[in-house]
Amino acid sequence: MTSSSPAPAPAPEAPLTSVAVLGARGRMGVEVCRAVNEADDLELVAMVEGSEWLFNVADGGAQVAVDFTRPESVMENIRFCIDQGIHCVVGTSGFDEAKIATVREWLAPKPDLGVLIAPNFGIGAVLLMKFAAEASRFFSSVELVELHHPAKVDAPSGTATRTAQLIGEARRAAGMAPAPDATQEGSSLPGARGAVVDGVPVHAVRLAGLVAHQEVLLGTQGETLTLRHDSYDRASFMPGVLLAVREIQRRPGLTIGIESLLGL
Ligand SMILES: NC(=O)C1=CN([C@@H]2O[C@H](COP(=O)(O)OP(=O)(O)OC[C@H]3O[C@@H](n4cnc5c(N)ncnc54)[C@H](OP(=O)(O)O)[C@@H]3O)[C@@H](O)[C@H]2O)C=CC1
Ligand SMILES: O=C(O)C1=N[C@H](C(=O)O)C[C@H](O)C1
Repeated sequence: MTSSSPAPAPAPEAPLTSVAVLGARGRMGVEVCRAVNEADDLELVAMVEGSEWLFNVADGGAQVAVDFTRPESVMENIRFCIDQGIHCVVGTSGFDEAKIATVREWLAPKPDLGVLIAPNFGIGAVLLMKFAAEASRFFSSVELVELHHPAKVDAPSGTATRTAQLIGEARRAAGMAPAPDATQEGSSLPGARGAVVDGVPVHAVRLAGLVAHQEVLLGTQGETLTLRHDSYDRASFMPGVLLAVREIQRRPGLTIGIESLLGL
């Protein structure tokens, strides 16, 4: 008589993370829904296209909400998710220090909850920000050009604002004087020299055919360095969004950008 041990029980499958997408019919929302649907470990439980449907997010049992809506809607959405105990991954632009401080306050009584706000989920765009900040202390002049599709609701872009802040911080840390060329003097028309963000002139282009692009121009005596990133397709943001969705449950508190998730 032979005895055979029973086949080992299949390893219990890891539970799916349930995800709600806010702004689900927007340009980014459509891509996020597609990416979540295609991911084996994620389950799309709510697609929200207006604040009156927010209750679906809670009723559907979402663990993580992804927000790509509008600067004027996003704070209400974050507040709702925090109140419901839902982690948030936010790509919507328009965050300044005051809004960030408010989110921190809302999170304070919820020590297990995470909110991640990223000006840009594109890996290349994140690297461009880092490289630009690093390079900027070696050049006296720096200017930034952001170029986007014409339906973009805000200017300058959140990425451009963040890039200029990082450059400003890096230059101050290196003890550099403000860029001598950031002055608006000599402009015969308002805006001709761009908007100055943290000492960096930022120029915004809106052009049919574009998606999301950014150039940082650095100059010093006799040489220039140009750093450029192009998102030709919104699919470029999805690896970063999915990384954030998977990581946020392990990262309580407020995280700005995906740099720390990438080990940068
Ligand atoms: N961090 C990143 O990597 C990226 C960030 N973005 C940012 O994401 C945001 C969205 O961009 P994009 O997808 O192009 O914009 P869209 O205008 O295409 O999409 C926004 C969608 O959100 C909907 N919406 C507005 N208010 C609410 C609300 N309260 N609840 C739910 N849905 C709402 C809008 O509906 P309706 O039109 O009916 O108002 C619209 O369908 C922008 O701030 C943009 O800058 C974009 C790309 C990458
Ligand atoms: O509206 C967009 O398209 C984008 N918005 C973000 C921003 O404002 O920086 C990110 C990316 O530039 C695309």
